[in-house]
Amino acid sequence: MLIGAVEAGGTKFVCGIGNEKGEVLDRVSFPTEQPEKTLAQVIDYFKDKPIEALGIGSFGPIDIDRASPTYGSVTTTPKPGWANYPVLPELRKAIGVPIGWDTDVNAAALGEATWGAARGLDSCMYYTIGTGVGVGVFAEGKLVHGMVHPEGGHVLTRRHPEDTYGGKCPYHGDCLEGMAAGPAIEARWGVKGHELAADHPAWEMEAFYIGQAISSAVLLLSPKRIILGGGVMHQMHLFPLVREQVRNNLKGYVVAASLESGIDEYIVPPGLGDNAGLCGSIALGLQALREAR
Ligand SMILES: Nc1ncnc2c1ncn2[C@@H]1O[C@H](COP(=O)(O)OP(=O)(O)OP(=O)(O)O)[C@@H](O)[C@H]1O
Ligand SMILES: [Zn+2]
Repeated sequence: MLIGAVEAGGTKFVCGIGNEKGEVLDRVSFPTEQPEKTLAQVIDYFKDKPIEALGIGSFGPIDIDRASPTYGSVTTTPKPGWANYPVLPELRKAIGVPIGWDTDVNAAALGEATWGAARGLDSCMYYTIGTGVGVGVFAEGKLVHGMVHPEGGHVLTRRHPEDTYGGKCPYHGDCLEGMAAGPAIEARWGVKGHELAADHPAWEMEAFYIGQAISSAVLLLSPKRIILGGGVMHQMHLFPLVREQVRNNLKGYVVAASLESGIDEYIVPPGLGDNAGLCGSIALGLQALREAR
């Protein structure tokens, strides 16, 4: 069974084909341009592919409320041409299979719960720390939707005592994304994250912010696993620093083996590696197919 997958990112779109085992069989990638041009490329890629369903994990914010007249649109992005653009309706006109639609991070959480680092668990959270910070939430066996969708990249943070940087988020300044995404690291230290040595103080500060957000997530949602992806998390030495911050913040109040001897298996990198996005979208496509049957 072939399932189509679209990873709709703000800088690039990745389209691919996979199967019900989460194996990626083909992929192409192109830069995100005006929506008409980019979606024409998506449609062109799938037009001769015998897919039974399609999943789209999109950059956001997006409308995922099926009862809304603007369901399937990107909502308030500053990206030229994309604000309020009806991505899903436009693709539906051209692609006649069930289509699953969710945020890129919700898709990644579903993919990790289906085939990756949270396989077999009925809850997990997926954080991406990249150009932005995004959070996907899978709880009690399904993706969390609410009034809109989780926006955990913009939670407010307590400032590190030695941090004088103002913050990069255009909305909130010093929210999590404003303090911890890749562009904030670059603005604070004057070089890109991958140029900073592993023992640079930047990483303790980075872990301080990520650890705060995760501590709040543990208290609020009690996810059974937390997966940290995105470009910044390629710095593997951040994982032990983040785990330490979480334990220091919680101070033994939440009693769980996952926060003690099991913490190395609790806060983890994506199990699906570079396929996390596409696999997530395949899982969304499979979900849409099940719902349509
Ligand atoms: N090895 C690395 N170490 C530290 N920072 C990195 C590394 N690789 C990428 N980054 C930073 O991560 C950011 C890019 O993130 P990513 O590679 O996840 O791309 P993206 O898909 O554009 O991000 P997003 O998921 O927010 O859309 C840049 O700010 C970059 O400086
Ligand atoms: Zn913000």
